[in-house]
Amino acid sequence: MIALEKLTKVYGQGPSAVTVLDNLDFSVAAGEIFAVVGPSGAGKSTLAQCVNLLERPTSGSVVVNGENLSSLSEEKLRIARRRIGTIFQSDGLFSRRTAAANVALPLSYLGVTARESKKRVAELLDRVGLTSRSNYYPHELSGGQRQRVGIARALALRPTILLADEATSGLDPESTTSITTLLKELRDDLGLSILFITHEMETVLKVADSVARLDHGHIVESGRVVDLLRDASSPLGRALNPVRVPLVGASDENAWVVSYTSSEVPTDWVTRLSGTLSTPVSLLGASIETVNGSVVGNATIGLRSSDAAAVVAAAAALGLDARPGVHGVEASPGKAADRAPGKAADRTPDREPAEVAA
Ligand SMILES: Nc1ncnc2c1ncn2[C@@H]1O[C@H](COP(=O)(O)OP(=O)(O)OP(=O)(O)O)[C@@H](O)[C@H]1O
Repeated sequence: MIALEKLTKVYGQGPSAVTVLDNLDFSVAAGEIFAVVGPSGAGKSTLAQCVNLLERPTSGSVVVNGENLSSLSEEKLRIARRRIGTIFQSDGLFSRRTAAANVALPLSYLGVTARESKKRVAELLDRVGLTSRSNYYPHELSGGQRQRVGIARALALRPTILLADEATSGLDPESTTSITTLLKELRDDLGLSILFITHEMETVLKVADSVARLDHGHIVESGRVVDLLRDASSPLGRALNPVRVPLVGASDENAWVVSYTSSEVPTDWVTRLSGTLSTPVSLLGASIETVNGSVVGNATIGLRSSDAAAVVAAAAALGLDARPGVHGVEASPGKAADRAPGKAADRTPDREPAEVAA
């Protein structure tokens, strides 16, 4: 487990001092993938450098399995750093070394015998599915394969923490999926704490258990991915799962935005809602999927009912949060019944993920 406690990084001094990370507090449990997203300049790279202690924090601590690494001497830190494996956007492989020789590098620094090293490298390359490529040079491998070699190398010293800094950025979708699948296997099989720093929201949805949004050095929002997706008031949740532009309903229909609040929502909820309210329900748009084993859904529906409180209550009984769509801006949750429902035709598209994430 890794915990950041009031982690602060200030560059410069006096009037020119810039606080790049401001009192960050979060932890990543063993067996958890925790993503950090944020726009350019938010402090993601600085965070990565402070986590693997390439940069000393100005104040606060990086605690790994109960030990405060930020207070260690340089010599002890060198040893402690082995507990944190790092993978970068650029795989950082040595072009004149084969995949196996690249993976062996950290072992050779430790003076591991040739025989032991060979055995360990074979295990690691098998772990990342590249046994058949062990004698290939980096230029003979695909981008995804090179990143896998980078992961094998990061695991060589048996770290408990894996830091992935934009590790899938620039990879094609298939390679990204192969890396996210591998990271989830490593999380489960080795119980790693994985800190996954990225600007790609789609990848967060694929890989992360929890996510935090960093902005100007502050964590502005964080939580379990499933909880954020189910919280209609969460900008991060909406950025993770952008609402597709819904159909425009009939002119006498009111638009409602509906979100699943649990996994217990019946699959025939549209029919049931219609029955309870004794009015037809038009399905104008929907996205329903399984994320980390939990069902997450959002839909836009059109209704003729003008009794907002009845709509909210009928939806709640089905495990749904319903809010009127009001001129392209969704009403605050909990206030749904207080607001006049807007017409479906008034609704403009929701924000795109890039606006929130980047
Ligand atoms: N060595 C440094 N000295 C002074 N300021 C720095 C230094 N390194 C980074 N910064 C500043 O810290 C802020 C955060 O930079 P950082 O590279 O951590 O952001 P980022 O979120 O990784 O951005 P990007 O996604 O564009 O890489 C920026 O305003 C940057 O100018």
